[in-house]
This record gives sequence, C-alpha cells and structure tokens, in this order.
Amino acid sequence: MKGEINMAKVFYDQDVNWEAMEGKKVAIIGYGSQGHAHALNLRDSGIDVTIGLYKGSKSAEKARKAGLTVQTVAEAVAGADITMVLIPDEKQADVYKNEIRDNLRPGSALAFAHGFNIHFKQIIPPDDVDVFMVAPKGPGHIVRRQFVEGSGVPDVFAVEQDASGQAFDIALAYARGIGGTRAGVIQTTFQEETETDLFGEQAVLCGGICQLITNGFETLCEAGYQPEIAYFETFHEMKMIVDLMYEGGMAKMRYSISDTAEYGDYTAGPRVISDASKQAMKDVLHDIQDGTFAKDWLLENKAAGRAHFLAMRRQHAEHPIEEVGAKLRKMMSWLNEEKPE
Ligand SMILES: NC(=O)C1=CN([C@@H]2O[C@H](COP(=O)(O)OP(=O)(O)OC[C@H]3O[C@@H](n4cnc5c(N)ncnc54)[C@H](OP(=O)(O)O)[C@@H]3O)[C@@H](O)[C@H]2O)C=CC1
Ligand SMILES: CC[C@](O)(C(C)=O)C(=O)O
Ligand SMILES: [Mg+2]
Ligand SMILES: [Mg+2]
Repeated sequence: MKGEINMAKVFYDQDVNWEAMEGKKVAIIGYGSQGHAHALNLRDSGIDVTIGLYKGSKSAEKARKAGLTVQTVAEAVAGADITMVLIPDEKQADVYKNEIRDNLRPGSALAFAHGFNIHFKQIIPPDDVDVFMVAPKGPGHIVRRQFVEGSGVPDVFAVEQDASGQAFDIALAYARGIGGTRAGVIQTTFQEETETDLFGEQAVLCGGICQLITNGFETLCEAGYQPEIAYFETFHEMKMIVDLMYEGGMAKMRYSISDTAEYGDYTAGPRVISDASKQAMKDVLHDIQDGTFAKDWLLENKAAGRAHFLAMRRQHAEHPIEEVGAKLRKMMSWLNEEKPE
C-alpha cells in the first residue's frame, strides 16, 4: 500500500461538552456484553441509567444486583432522553416496532452501538428524534474492564439525524460517559461503521484469526506433533505477540522476537496470507457492501430458525483445539480468577 494517509480528527475528554449529557436520563435496552458496560460506565460517570428488558429476562437479576433499575423496554424508553439499543442486531427491528417506536418522546435520542439496522433500513426512526451511534471498537467486557482500570476503549460515533440541533454534542458526551474519549473517538457515518465493523470481524478479528489459528493447529497435529505443543505454538502465544503489537506496533513485536522469527515472518507470511486471501477479503467486503451478508444473516434468523448458525457454533465448539485449550488453561490459575465486573 502506497500513498499519503489523511489523518482523522480524534476527540479526547477535553473536546467534550459534558453539559450535553448532564441531567439526561438514559435507557439502556439490553444488559448483555455492551449493555452492562454502557450502563455501568455511564452510571459511574454520574448519569441516571435505567435498563429496559423483557419480562422473564435472565439478565434482569444481574442488572438489579449491580444496583440498576430495571423496567420493561416500553417503560424505559418512555422515560428516557436517550434510548441506547443494545440487544442483538437481529432482534432490534422487531423490538423497535413492538416496544420502542411508539414510546420514543419527540426531541429525545435513539442511539446504537452498531449501524446495521439503520444502514440496512431495518429501522426507520421518526423525524422528530435524534439518531446517533457510539460504537466501541472492542468487546463489551473489555469496555467495562478498562473503564474500571482507568483507561478506555476507543469509539467511533456518527449522527444520522439531528432533530435537537445538539446530537453531535450528545453523542460525543455519551462516548465520554462510557470512557471512549479517554482513548480517542473518531467521527464516522452509519455506512462506514457498519461496513468496516462487519469486514473487520469477519475477515480479520474473528473469522480471519480463528481460521488462521485452527489451520495452524491442524497442520501441526496432522503432521504428528503433540496437540498441547500445537496449542501453545498457534494459540496461547498469540496473545503475547498481539499484546506487543497493540503496545508498539508490529515494529515492537519484531524487536522482541528473534531475527530468525522475523526473517520467517517476512518470507512465510505472504505465502500463507497471499494475494488469494486478499482477493477473498475483497469478495467478503463486496458481500457486505451490496447487502448480501445482511440479507443472509437476517434470513438465517427468520426462515431458517438459525439452524445453520447453531450447527456451525456446535461444530466449532467441539473442535479438538477447544478441548486441548480448556485442559491447559485449567492449570493457569490467573485465568480462573474472577475478573471485576
Ligand atoms: N458484543 C460486543 O462487544 C459489541 C457489540 N456491538 C453492538 O452492540 C449491540 C449489542 O450487542 P451485544 O452486546 O453483543 O448483545 P448481547 O447478545 O450481549 O445482548 C444480550 C442482551 O439483550 C437482551 N435481550 C435479548 N432479546 C431482548 C428483547 N427482545 N428485549 C429486551 N432485551 C433483550 C438479553 O436479555 P437476556 O439475556 O435476559 O435474554 C441480554 O441482556 C449490537 O448492535 C452489536 O452489534 C458493538 C460493539 C461491540
Ligand atoms: C469484533 C466483533 C465486534 O465487532 C466487536 C467486539 O467490536 C462485535 O460485533 O462484537
Ligand atoms: Mg466491532
Ligand atoms: Mg461488530
């Protein structure tokens, strides 16, 4: 890749108009990965938070235990200045239609942590509300953990509709409330966030990395090496290598590894992740951009009753790499310690 890179403006704590959030009531719909993190971080930032869940929800007890008020979705939305929708993407359109839409107060804000339902037009909000997104670029449990530790996960934010004339300030202040502006927050659009987030998780962060590890593990096991050694070599050490890259770029990782490893990195890397893989990435991106992925995923949840998804989940969970890993991780006492919620 050649050429000049135009750097984005990055917003930090000092760039935020916190008054935009002060006195606002926030309804967090869902108390899962992102829901618990947004709710607890906002609460710890001094914001009045209510959780919206369905009757009989398993998460309600957890939220109450954390000292939060839990209401039905309809009640929480009706009392809120900001409604943040943090239930699974594939459920959002139905819940919006049945419980959110008619309870949204004119002048209030409807917010998301991912652009999927707005970008793919599964949810079409009324004109008299703000519509914004604050999307943490990290898993919800890390959003909470880093906030408690005093750091934060970067966010991207976008304003789709600005009925109040204040949506930009509110979105940025919300990002501060969950700890995002400690690390840096960048403005985007619903389209850019949706397409890049789906691409990142499919091609690199989840799909790409899991398949790379699995192929490496299988290659060593099929060649007759011990599975435990294959696990350490292709899976366990991944975190240490990625930690170094996270701290100081690929250069810091390459500084720490041996010259032998570095030489193999440059020569073997492009053989394994080749031009063919880059073409496959472009195909994946194309399916995201033209809506093919969204259509397939929404259909999977409706007509197919998630049969294919659940079968893939089971098949991956039963792979020998998970069995070997579970056995080895059991001996690592620090992994079994309770992490603060
Ligand atoms: N996971 C992540 O780290 C990230 C997610 N996002 C986005 O954040 C959003 C939320 O994702 P995520 O946190 O993974 O979601 P989760 O799968 O963790 O959400 C589960 C929560 O939603 C509740 N829930 C499920 N159905 C309903 C319903 N019909 N009515 C009310 N509550 C319901 C569940 O209740 P119960 O458990 O009781 O059934 C649970 O509290 C998505 O838009 C996602 O793309 C963005 C960045 C990262
Ligand atoms: C990488 C997966 C993710 O996009 C995330 C944690 O950011 C998600 O949708 O969960
Ligand atoms: Mg993401
Ligand atoms: Mg995502």
